[in-house]
Amino acid sequence: MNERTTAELENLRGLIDGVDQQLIHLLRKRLDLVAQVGAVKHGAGLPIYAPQREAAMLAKRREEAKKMDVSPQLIEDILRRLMRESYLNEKDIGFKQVNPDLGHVVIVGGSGKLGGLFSQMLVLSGYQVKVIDKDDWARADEIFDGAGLVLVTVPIGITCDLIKDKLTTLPQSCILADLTSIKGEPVEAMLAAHSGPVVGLHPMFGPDVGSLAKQVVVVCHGRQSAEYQWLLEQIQIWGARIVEAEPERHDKAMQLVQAMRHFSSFVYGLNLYKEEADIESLLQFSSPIYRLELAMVGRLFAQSPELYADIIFAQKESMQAIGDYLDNYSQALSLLQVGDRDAFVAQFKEVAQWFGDFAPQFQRESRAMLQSVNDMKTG
Ligand SMILES: C=C(O[C@@H]1C=C(C(=O)O)C=C[C@H]1O)C(=O)O
Repeated sequence: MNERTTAELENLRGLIDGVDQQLIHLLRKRLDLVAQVGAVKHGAGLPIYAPQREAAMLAKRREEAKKMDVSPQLIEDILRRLMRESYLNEKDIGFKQVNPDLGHVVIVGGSGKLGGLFSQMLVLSGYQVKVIDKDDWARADEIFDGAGLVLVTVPIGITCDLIKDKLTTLPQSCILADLTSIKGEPVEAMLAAHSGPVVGLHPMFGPDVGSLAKQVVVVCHGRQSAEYQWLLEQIQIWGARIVEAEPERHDKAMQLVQAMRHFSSFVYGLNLYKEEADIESLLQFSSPIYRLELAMVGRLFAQSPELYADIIFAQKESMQAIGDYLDNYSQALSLLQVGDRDAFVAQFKEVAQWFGDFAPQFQRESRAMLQSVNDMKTG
């Protein structure tokens, strides 16, 4: 059935269409300027992401919007979305090559998705990239000869053995680095296998990010950091933020940030399946937060089971963290079973106090996310 309308409404709609068309022209103009910025940055070797410029620009536009009785949040939302577009467009121009004298790069396991992303970023920065995969080891000597950087991106389960078995005769000055999501054992294995520069990296994002702008890469220093300083600079030029960490502290955090997070998403999906939930009708009844939760859980099952098994099984210690969760779940469930509402409320308050200022901060952040989830609804 057609939506009802009137002549007056149609007239106004025509005017709105005109404004929206002007917006497209303005967007084109902005994208062209951003492309010029990208070329200038490429030439000058400047990072794609400029947080101070963004903050200053947003503050000014918010002020100007207020004066014109336009919601400052509206202009901020629009500009943030436009800036995301800028990162994608700037990326296509390529990046300054920080270390033009480096020999070629070898990506071990380059057919993996994250290896592919790093390969693409390195190529966009002018490096020559060679890939070594399962079937190429017969040609290993030839591939590694003259390499300036070897980047290991194979599944966690085989990372350490591969390093020990296959990466012991790299050129002395070659940098050995890995992208594994645990850092203790791989960094140790690299230090033992190779006497030159060693660094452990953990990109805290999946291969489906369109740009590295604002993403985080954790760095665990191994040895001879001066030799791989350029690589950290290169990653920052791609727009990412470098966060330094001791391997132990990183691995401990991953028990919660990754193993426990993904395990509980897995169980959530498992439970929906066993309960024979009808996703279609759940979506019909879904509140924005539920939709977001389904998105978080559902996206897990669109990806590789092996990848998640690797992450969850990577550290024995994660079992403890996941077991603790089960205990806390049981204890909370028992409050429900005995009908102790007061104890639940008391416990809730205790946790809220512990979250402190983070709780309202997360509420603000999630509000913006929930609104965009709602915006995506159609029909
Ligand atoms: C266009 C630039 O690059 C990025 C994108 C911006 C934008 O789209 O306005 C602003 C700052 C940078 O993070 C720039 O540096 O000016």
